[in-house]
Amino acid sequence: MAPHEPSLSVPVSHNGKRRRLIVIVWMFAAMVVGLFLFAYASITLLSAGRAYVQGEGLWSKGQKDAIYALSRYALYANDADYQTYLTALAVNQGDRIARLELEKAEPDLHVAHAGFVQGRNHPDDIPGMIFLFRQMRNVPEIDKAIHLWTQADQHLEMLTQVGTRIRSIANTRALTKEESQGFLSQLHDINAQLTPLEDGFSSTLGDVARKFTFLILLVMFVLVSVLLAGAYLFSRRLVLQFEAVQDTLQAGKKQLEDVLQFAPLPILITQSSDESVVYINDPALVQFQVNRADMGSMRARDFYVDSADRDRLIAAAQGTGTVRGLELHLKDAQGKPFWAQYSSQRIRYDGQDCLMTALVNIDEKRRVHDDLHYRAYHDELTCLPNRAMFMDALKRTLGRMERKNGMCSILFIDLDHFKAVNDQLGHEMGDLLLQQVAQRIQACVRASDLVARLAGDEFVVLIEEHEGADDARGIAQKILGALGRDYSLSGNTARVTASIGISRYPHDGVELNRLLTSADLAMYQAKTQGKNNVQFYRREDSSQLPG
Ligand SMILES: Nc1nc2c(ncn2[C@@H]2O[C@H](COP(=O)(O)OP(=O)(O)OP(=O)(O)O)[C@@H](O)[C@H]2O)c(=O)[nH]1
Repeated sequence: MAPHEPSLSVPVSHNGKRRRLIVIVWMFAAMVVGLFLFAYASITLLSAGRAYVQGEGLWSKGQKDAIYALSRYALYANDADYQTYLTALAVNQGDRIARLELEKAEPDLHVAHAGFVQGRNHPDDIPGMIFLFRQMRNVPEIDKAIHLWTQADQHLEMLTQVGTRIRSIANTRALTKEESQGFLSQLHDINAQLTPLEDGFSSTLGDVARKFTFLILLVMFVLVSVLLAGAYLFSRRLVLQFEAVQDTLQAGKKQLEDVLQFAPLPILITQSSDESVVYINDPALVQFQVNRADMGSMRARDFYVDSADRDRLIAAAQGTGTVRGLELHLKDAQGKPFWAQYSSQRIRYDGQDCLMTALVNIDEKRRVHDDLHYRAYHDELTCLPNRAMFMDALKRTLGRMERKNGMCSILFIDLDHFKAVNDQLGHEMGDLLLQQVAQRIQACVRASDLVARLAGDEFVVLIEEHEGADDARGIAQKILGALGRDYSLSGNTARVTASIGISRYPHDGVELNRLLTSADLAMYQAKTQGKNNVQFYRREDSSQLPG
């Protein structure tokens, strides 16, 4: 928008609005990040639970393998079976090391990690398992599972003791059949006691997983609902605000149109992009001779007589956004031209960049002005240029002659005995004669030469670009001849002659008043020489000037 461009919108604090928008966007961003973190933590917890269930499987397998290998060892005393027993038991012992460490107030997490690795748990799962053990201990099901695990470890301790006893006997001698049966029976008992504990551990973890899944879904549901509700409220508010702004704009537009409609001046609004007319009031319809129904097809450019005027207006409007009092030549839809004084202002109208223009038809003003101008520079009786215009023209001509070293002459013409015509035929006839004199003089010179009436029966001719004194004399003689013929004045016949004085530029001077006075003096000489003749200015004529 241009610096001074007014807008048909409600005044609002853009800074405050922007700040509020930023707060809302960040609020939503924080909720989305929170949702993501919650989902991450939930997935971590669930996968830790899954890792424990998997670990329990490995633990059970280790325990079962250990009892099987130890049972074989008790029967056959094969050393390989004992090694298999130790290897299988190491899995359970690793988990036990981890559990014991994690139950400490300040556990060494490296020790716990190493224990879980020994328990054949996947290294990627171990951080989650440690987290679940330490942070979720106060969840009853987790506590119960750890309790079952502790109980299982106690039975494992018994298994270890049985293994140690079998080994110490087998190292010294062969076990008796009764001893073997006794050990097998103990091992069977241990296995039987461990199996429900393992099942309990698994089902407890299953309960936890289901509970967690439910809780996670619930929390997710609540968070997503809050997010959706917030998004809905925010969107609704935006829509309401947008509608309020639209309503205000429409109301502003309507008010503006009402004001413009009753304005006494033709006013129209054009869209800057394509110059289409988007609003036109009744006085403008009349001025441009158009119908409101045709508004859609109107283009401002069609109203200019000269497209350069249009360019001038657009350039001025683009500069400051405001144009005042520009005079343009326009035409209406019928092609009739008229002069208008233009004032334009860039505005926002209906959300678009537009130009609002008020214009005044100044045809009458210009006509009066032209008339006054004409009167100021023309003689009313003969319609010839008057003294003022002659002096202006003489000034310009002398300037031009000076620039190009040219020549020009002034012929000062005064009628002889004109007073007698007035006296004998009346003033009106005298006027008629003066009009005919004007026409005859004009007929003797070129269109480019200037003929003027100075006053009364005094006329002047400004002759440009002639060959010299003979040329000027020739023209003067021609005028004498023309003026000396009879005049027919409404049934009367009159006869006058004229005396002509000539001054030449630059021969007789370069200053306009001096040149005119010199021509006047030469004319005076012609009068004194008996009238009806032509005289060139001579320097000695100046001595006759008063002073
Ligand atoms: N009808 C008419 N007479 C005018 C007008 N303006 C001036 N006169 C008369 O023109 C005459 C001009 O005076 P002069 O030049 O002294 O009269 P003149 O008889 O031509 O005298 P000379 O030039 O010495 O021959 C006066 O009688 C003026 O009243 C005019 O607009 N209409």
